[in-house]
Formats: sequence, C-alpha cells, structure tokens
Amino acid sequence: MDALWVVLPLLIIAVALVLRRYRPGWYWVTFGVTCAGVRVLARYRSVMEACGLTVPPSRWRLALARLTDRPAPESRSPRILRIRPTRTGLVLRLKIRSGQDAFDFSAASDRLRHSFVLHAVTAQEIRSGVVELRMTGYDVLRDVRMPAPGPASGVLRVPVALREDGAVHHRDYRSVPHALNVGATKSGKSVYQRNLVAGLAPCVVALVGIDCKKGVELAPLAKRFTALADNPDTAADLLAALVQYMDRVYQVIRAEQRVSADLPDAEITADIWDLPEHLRPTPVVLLVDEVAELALAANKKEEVRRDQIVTHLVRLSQLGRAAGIHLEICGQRFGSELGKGITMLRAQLTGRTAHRVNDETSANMAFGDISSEAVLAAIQIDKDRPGTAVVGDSSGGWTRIRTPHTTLRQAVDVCNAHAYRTPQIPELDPFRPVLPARVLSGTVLP
Ligand SMILES: Nc1ncnc2c1ncn2[C@@H]1O[C@H](COP(=O)(O)OP(=O)(O)OP(=O)(O)O)[C@@H](O)[C@H]1O
Repeated sequence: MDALWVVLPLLIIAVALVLRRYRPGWYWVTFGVTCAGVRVLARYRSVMEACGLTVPPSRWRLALARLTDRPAPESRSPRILRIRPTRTGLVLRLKIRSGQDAFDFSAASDRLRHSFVLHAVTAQEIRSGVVELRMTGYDVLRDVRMPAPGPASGVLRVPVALREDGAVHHRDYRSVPHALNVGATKSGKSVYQRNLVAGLAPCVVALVGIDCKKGVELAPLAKRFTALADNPDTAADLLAALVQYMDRVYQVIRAEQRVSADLPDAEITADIWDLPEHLRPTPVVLLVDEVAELALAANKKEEVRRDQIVTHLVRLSQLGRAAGIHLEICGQRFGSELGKGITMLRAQLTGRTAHRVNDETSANMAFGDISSEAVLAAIQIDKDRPGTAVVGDSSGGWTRIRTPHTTLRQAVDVCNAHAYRTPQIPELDPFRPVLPARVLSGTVLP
C-alpha cells in the first residue's frame, strides 16, 4: 500500500511529462490548464507590478490614508473580471485602471508571457476599459489541430487556420470581400487555398478557379468547381464571362429595387444578400493560383491579353462585392513590376495574408501599406514551418496563423462529397470542368 503512494505520484508525473513532450494539447487539458490557472492567479499582483501594469493610488486615497494615519495604500493592478480556460490556453478579462490602455498590455505581452510561464500572450481591447489577455499554454502552431467544424451555414465564413492565440481564423467573405495571399515558393500558399476550398465546399457558393500551373492544384478538386481555367487564354475568356455574370446580377438587383420602391415600407436592397432568398443569385468565389502567370507577356498579343485580364480583375474587385463575387488572389509576388493596373487591383484586396517571404519587398506587397511590424513578422517566419502566415485582422492589427496540413487527397474527398452542391451559371458553362458522367448525372451524394 505504501509503495502505491510512492509509485502513483511518480507515474502521474511521468505521464504529465510524456504528454507535455509529445501531446501538448492533451497535456494542456489534463494538467496544464489547472497548473497555469493557479500560477496566474497566485502571481497576478506581483507580475502586474513587475510588468509596470499597476497604477499609483489616487490622491484622495493617499489623503484618506494620511488623515486616518494608515500606511500609504499600494499601487493597484487591473481588476480581474473573469478567467476562462480554453482548449489551448486561458483568457483573462481585465478592467483596466484609469490612465491605462490596451497598448500598455500589448507592449508588455512578452514580459507577461515569461512571468506567467506561458507560450504566448496577446492583448485586445474588447470594449472601452476592458482588455482581454489571450494566453496560449503551448505552441498551438507546431501541430495544427482544428476543432471539429460546425454545421455549414449559408454565410460565407469558413474556418481556415489556427491563430497563435489558439482561436480559429475564419475567412469571412462578407466582411472582407477580396483578399491577397503572397508567399515564397514552398511557403504553403497552395495548402492554404486547399483549406479554403475544403471549407467552402459545403457552402452555397460557386467556386471558380484559375490555376495557370496547368491546373495541378485546382483540377483535382474540379467536381466542386463551376468553372476552371488552366492557362492565361482561357482565364481571359473566363474573366470576361464572369464580368458578364456580374452585370446580370446587377440587373436582378435593379429589378428588385424597382419592385421594392413601389411598396411602402419595403427595404430597398443594395446587394445580393438583401434579396429574397428565391431571387438571390449564387455568390461566387474566384480563386486565382499564381497570379504572376496571368501578368506575363512576351509579345504584343500577350500584352493585350494581359491588359484584358487585369482590367477584368480590377472591375470584379471594384464592383463584385454587391454582386456576391469575391476574389482570392494568390502569388509569389504582387507588385507594380507585374505591370499596369496591379497596384490598383492590390488596393481593392483588403484581406492580406503573407506566408514566408524571401525579402522585405515581397512582404511589403502584402503589409507595406498596413503595418511595418507585420512586414517584419512575415520575413521572420521559419522555413521549417510551412503553412505559417501573417494575416491582417479586422481591427487593423495582425496575427500569426498556420493552416492544418490538409492533403490533396483529403481536399478531393471533401469536394467529391459535396459535388452535388456545385451550381451552374450559364455564362460560365463553356468553362465547366470536364467530369466523369457519374458526377454530371448527380449520383455522387454525401
Ligand atoms: N500547414 C502546413 N503544415 C505542414 N506542412 C505544410 C503546411 N502547408 C504546406 N506544407 C508543406 O509545404 C510544402 C509546400 O506547400 P505548398 O505547395 O502549399 O507551397 P506553395 O507556397 O504553394 O509553393 P509553390 O509556390 O511552389 O507552389 C507542401 O508540400 C507541404 O508538405
């Protein structure tokens, strides 16, 4: 019996150490979260003081202490409103003191991380006077495991990667209609795009692809694609057809506006999302892999084609949002050296993701006009961590993300399972991928 009391704790410690080394996620939920919670609460005051996140007592408290002959009150730490454990860390919600702001906590995030012995700390103001510290217990980006996806919704918002604070990064087409994804070769752009396609496959959306690497990335996923182009000539025609489709969607919106205008109190729609469901055209996500291939021109004829392509892309990016057409452009570089119109197009691509880049100029193509820190972070991405990227967030800040390593086989399986959802768009019919008869007859069901 006595031996059991010696062996049992040793066994528990051994299990904890093994889990911590090989299964940090399991370690966190079994042992880590409790240890970290106790540590954070026990050290809270001293850490806040050491990190310079306390405020001196107010004058009236000092005066009161003097009047009542008590010792001078201590400086005060932000008040803990809530501490919440998560799958990957802890979330500490703080009521900050007057004179403090969220930036003080962001600036101290490295010191907080060391002091609380956690992997990462990020600070975000969630409402006036309230800051949330998201603390990650372990390196969640080492081996990305996404939580099980919820049921597909009609909203174009798909989980695509994990953020370094353990939260899921969503690509939300309604709030960020168009996006640019840059990165050096082998940095993980195609896997990012693959995750996007797999995330979009269960949604009500028409996927349109341009993959000038002869279709090697997107063609295997063709069963879920409404249209595909695998060379610049077809891409130019496909984009022209997409512009035509956009014009037709605008006519539908205008017609509905005329009807609503005659009805008192009826809402007047300005985009497809306000149209009644039975009238709403299918939204479209256009994925372009290796955009530089579209911009190359070796002779006059190719120059004309290039200008057509860029003009169509600029038009789609400027007018597409209301028609539910979204652009997802991916390439190794995306700067003015690609020719006329590229900087105009880039200005419309408000969503920015930068995988590992080889030089500052490439990082500037994604974040130069947004954040110099993000530029630095993109250059510093480790070569041994493909799939890691820096992504701009809705508040104008940025964060590190990493996609799960979805294989082409897994993505193909998802696309095949949802092949029956592939909508047809008459304008894009000439570009419909050639599929085996089995799928065209609609017999592949999930
Ligand atoms: N999230 C990830 N986790 C682990 N490995 C990854 C991840 N993303 C990509 N990789 C690995 O990195 C390699 C390169 O990825 P990918 O093909 O997506 O790069 P790329 O940027 O598209 O390259 P290129 O521009 O040459 O096509 C892949 O073979 C894959 O094994």
